[in-house]
This record gives sequence, structure tokens and C-alpha cells, in this order.
Amino acid sequence: MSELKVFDEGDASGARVHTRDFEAIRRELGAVGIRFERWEARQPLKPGASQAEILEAYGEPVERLKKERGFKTADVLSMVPEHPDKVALRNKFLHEHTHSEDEVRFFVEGQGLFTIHKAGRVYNVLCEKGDLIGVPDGTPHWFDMGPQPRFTAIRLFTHTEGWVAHPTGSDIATRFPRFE
Ligand SMILES: CSCCC(=O)/C(O)=C/O
Ligand SMILES: [Fe+2]
Ligand code: NI
Repeated sequence: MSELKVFDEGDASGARVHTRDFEAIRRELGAVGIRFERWEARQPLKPGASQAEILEAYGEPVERLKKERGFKTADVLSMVPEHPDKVALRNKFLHEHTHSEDEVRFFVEGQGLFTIHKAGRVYNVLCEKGDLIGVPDGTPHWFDMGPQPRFTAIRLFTHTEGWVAHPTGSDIATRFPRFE
């Protein structure tokens, strides 16, 4: 189940807000400019669906966002616990970073923990199947797929060079809950 915990940036010992209620998550995140939506597939997806079938199933909301926010491309990233590079791939997203484009991710399957550092607070957002999260460009954040990663996500890009991260150099991510 999707879940939000909000911490003060200087205190990872206890969350000020903790909710699994979709509307409450949407409201808390919306207040700091983070998009949170639920999408449904146009038609049920078969297990092992191809990237093209996945993008077709969510074609309508993907096209809507492309028009609204100027995204140029969409791809599909999948991870499974058997992936031989799962440790390196987990580490790739674990440090605080920004992008010079909005980071929009839709969870077709599985789960992942996004953490956003904004306005003196740290927002731990456990995303699951059906959730879309949108982190505005320039916003410090990190992502934990966990030690046994399992997810399929649609990613939208404005820049044609694909995923480019700018590390902030902060070690804040080491102090907040991970996806274990
Ligand atoms: C869930 S897609 C992989 C995560 C990602 O692209 C990113 O930039 C995390 O911060
Ligand atoms: Fe990112
Ligand atoms: Ni760029």
C-alpha cells in the first residue's frame, strides 16, 4: 500500500506525518509541488507484457502528460531480484541528486521508495502499482529500490539524452529510512 512519512530534515527519528491514505498523500505532496496520481490501464496487462504493450496500455495519460509538461520520450524500466547488477543499480539512485527536468515515474508493477528533500522536510514516499509521482526539476531527492528490487516503471523524459543526475554532494540520504 502506498505510504507517506514526513520528517524534519534534521530529525530522522520520528515522522511528523505518517499516512497510507491516498488523498492525504496527494494533499501533503501537492502542498510542496510534488505530483501524485493513480492511473489505470486501458486494458489489463498480461504477465510478461512488452514495453510497447505497457506504453500502449497507459497511452492516454502518458500522452496527456507529454502535452502538459513537454516530455519528449517515455520508456519502461524493470527490475527483478535476480538482476545480476541489482546492487550497483540500487546504489546508482541512493545519493541525493537533482535533474534539470521533471522526474515523472509511473509504477506499472511492484514498489519503490522515493525520498524528496523540500522546504526543510524529508518526504518518504513508498510508491506501488498504479502510483505516479512527479518531482519538479531541481528538487533534491533519491530513490531506493531495496535489496530485493521488483518493479516496472514508465519514465518520461524531456531531454533526449535520457537519465542525467546532478549529485548535491549531501550525505542526508544515509540518515533517513531505506526500503528494506
Ligand atoms: C523508478 S525509476 C528509477 C529511479 C530514477 O530514475 C531516479 O532518478 C531516481 O531518483
Ligand atoms: Fe532522480
Ligand atoms: Ni539535462
